[in-house]
Amino acid sequence: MAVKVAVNGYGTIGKRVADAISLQKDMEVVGVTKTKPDFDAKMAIKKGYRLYAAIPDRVKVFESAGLEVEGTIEDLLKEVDIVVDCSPNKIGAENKKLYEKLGVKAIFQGGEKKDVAEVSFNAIANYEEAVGKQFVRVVSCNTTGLTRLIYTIKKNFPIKKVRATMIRRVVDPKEDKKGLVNGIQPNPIKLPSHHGPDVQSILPDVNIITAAFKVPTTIMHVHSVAIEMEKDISEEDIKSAFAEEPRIMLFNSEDGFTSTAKIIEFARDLRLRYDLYENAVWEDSIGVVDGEVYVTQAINQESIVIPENIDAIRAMLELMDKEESIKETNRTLKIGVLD
Ligand SMILES: NC(=O)C1=CN([C@@H]2O[C@H](COP(=O)(O)OP(=O)(O)OC[C@H]3O[C@@H](n4cnc5c(N)ncnc54)[C@H](O)[C@@H]3O)[C@@H](O)[C@H]2O)C=CC1
Ligand SMILES: O=C(OP(=O)(O)O)[C@H](O)COP(=O)(O)O
Repeated sequence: MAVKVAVNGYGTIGKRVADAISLQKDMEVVGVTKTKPDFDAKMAIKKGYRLYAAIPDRVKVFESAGLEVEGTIEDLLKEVDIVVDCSPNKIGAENKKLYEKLGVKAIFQGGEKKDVAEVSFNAIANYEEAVGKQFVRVVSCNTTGLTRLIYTIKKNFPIKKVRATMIRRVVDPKEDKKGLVNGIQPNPIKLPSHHGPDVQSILPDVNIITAAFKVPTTIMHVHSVAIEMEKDISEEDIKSAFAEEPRIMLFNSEDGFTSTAKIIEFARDLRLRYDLYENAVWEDSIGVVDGEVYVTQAINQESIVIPENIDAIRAMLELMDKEESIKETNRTLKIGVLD
């Protein structure tokens, strides 16, 4: 029988998590929540999701707008085995009080602090640590991208230290309330950015320092990564390690992939909503100089954490082991598949 899942916060991440759950045989979306009766709420109902009010006293607001909700978040939580909290940064920690009260397992997103959960999660790096847990945090999009890349190298070849610079998209495409029209913003000004310590919440033995800058673009982040290796390594070693990991996709500038705009154009042809769940690694950026590996990758922030949320559900509810879950998530989301 399929396990029952609630999605609390049907926004950028929440709607994608709900759609990805709907593709799995072993889980079902019981309901999703919204705070207001906007177009997203109407679309959720149109797509067949049962809608609940994320904030109990907003039920009347939905009703006045002619949108019928099935109840409140509390009603929804009573029907499910697990909730995927996709509410805005720091709100998940507030929502946790309700999950604790009702004894519901919960997955939080990367906008929450590490201590919101027992485990910070990345499927290929530490699936087993989430098995049976009550609270798990799927780390942020940049941290997910970095962790996958570092783990894929590290599991084959010992590494000494990582230094990464992230060029961050300023906001998501739907955002019209904030942005950066002109300028490049060090974010944060003082190093390190949160991504290094967040990678260490999954891979504690990795020596990593990260810097991040916001730029006026909405579609992807870009990472320039330098990894000092313990032993000699060749470009071919790195390319083969990446080629074997389905959650990493290789792109070549010779094929016309000259920027994130071209990668997203490719994803528009490939996927629903141009979601690219894989790290987009420029194959021809991979270089080794004096024992140090250099690589550049791009990350579609809206979609990279979606497969991790599906695998986290399976780990926490002990539905499948690591290999089986990742394989099934990859199959259903067509990860690593080009047709
Ligand atoms: N958008 C991105 O690029 C990524 C976001 N994340 C993380 O995912 C989480 C969600 O972010 P987004 O989907 O981008 O935000 P969003 O703003 O697109 O969606 C959040 C949704 O939660 C709803 N909400 C507001 N208050 C709520 C409450 N008290 N309880 C339940 N829902 C509530 C909002 O109405 C909205 O529908 C954050 O922790 C964020 O850091 C992680 C990876 C990438
Ligand atoms: O997880 C993300 O970024 P992060 O890995 O830099 O924290 C998402 O792009 C959300 O970032 P935002 O907090 O700038 O909206």
